[in-house]
Amino acid sequence: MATDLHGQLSPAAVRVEALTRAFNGRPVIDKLDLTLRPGEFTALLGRSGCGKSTLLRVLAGLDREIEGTVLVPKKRAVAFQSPRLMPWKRVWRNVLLGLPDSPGRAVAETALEEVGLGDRSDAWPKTLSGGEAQRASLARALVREPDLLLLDEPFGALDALTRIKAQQLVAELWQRRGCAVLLVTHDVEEALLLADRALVMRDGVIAYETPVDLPRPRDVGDPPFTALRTRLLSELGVDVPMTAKAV
Ligand SMILES: Nc1ncnc2c1ncn2[C@@H]1O[C@H](COP(=O)(O)OP(=O)(O)OP(=O)(O)O)[C@@H](O)[C@H]1O
Repeated sequence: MATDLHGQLSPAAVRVEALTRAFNGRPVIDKLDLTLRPGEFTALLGRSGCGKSTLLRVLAGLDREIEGTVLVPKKRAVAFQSPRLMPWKRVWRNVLLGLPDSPGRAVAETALEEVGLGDRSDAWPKTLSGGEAQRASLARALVREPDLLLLDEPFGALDALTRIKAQQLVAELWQRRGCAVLLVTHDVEEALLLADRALVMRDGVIAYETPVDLPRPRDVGDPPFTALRTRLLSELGVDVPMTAKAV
């Protein structure tokens, strides 16, 4: 069973020890250890099927069929690749969905303002664009005032421009809110643009990690950025071919 021991975590926001999760006898997570610091932005990379979403679901408390120790803050929120809005509820009601003591419409509207959707509070989900729906899903996470924000490929379904805007929004929200963020992504550049630390999951554990010690805002053309990207890609089993240098 996952354990919520808010207040006993300091100085870590998340502490995972010897976590194992098996499906049909096959361990997908295999004695994994992980610590996230409060306020830290961490990106989790790994090849498809390596267990990233499984780990995120455990941290979110959505999967308790586990062995090992999982200490997470009580106040945590999750946003998925699909915004998962209820089509029969207006946007502001979606934002408050699942909260035990509904804090009232004004709270939903403040969160919607924060993600730039202040004027769509009364809209039906089907009238939102993909990017707007994803922002509504972020607002739903924010009203929980999370100490830990779990993001599972939240930008994966967005077109390139909307994706850049959504990434910028998440960076702003993180800086303003100061919560720990764990972002699951396939995109090495996204990880390096946003995170303080990048982790690579392989064979059921965190097989590689690196600090992303680059000044913000980051420049994908910076040599240290490129060096980190090459290193992470190689950890993911992708060897970047040598390109001809401009002369
Ligand atoms: N409920 C389940 N029942 C059986 N197997 C599962 C279940 N959930 C996940 N798995 C298996 O666990 C492995 C890890 O899945 P997971 O979704 O965590 O990978 P992932 O790294 O997030 O992949 P992707 O990057 O493709 O989203 C996969 O082999 C998957 O088939």
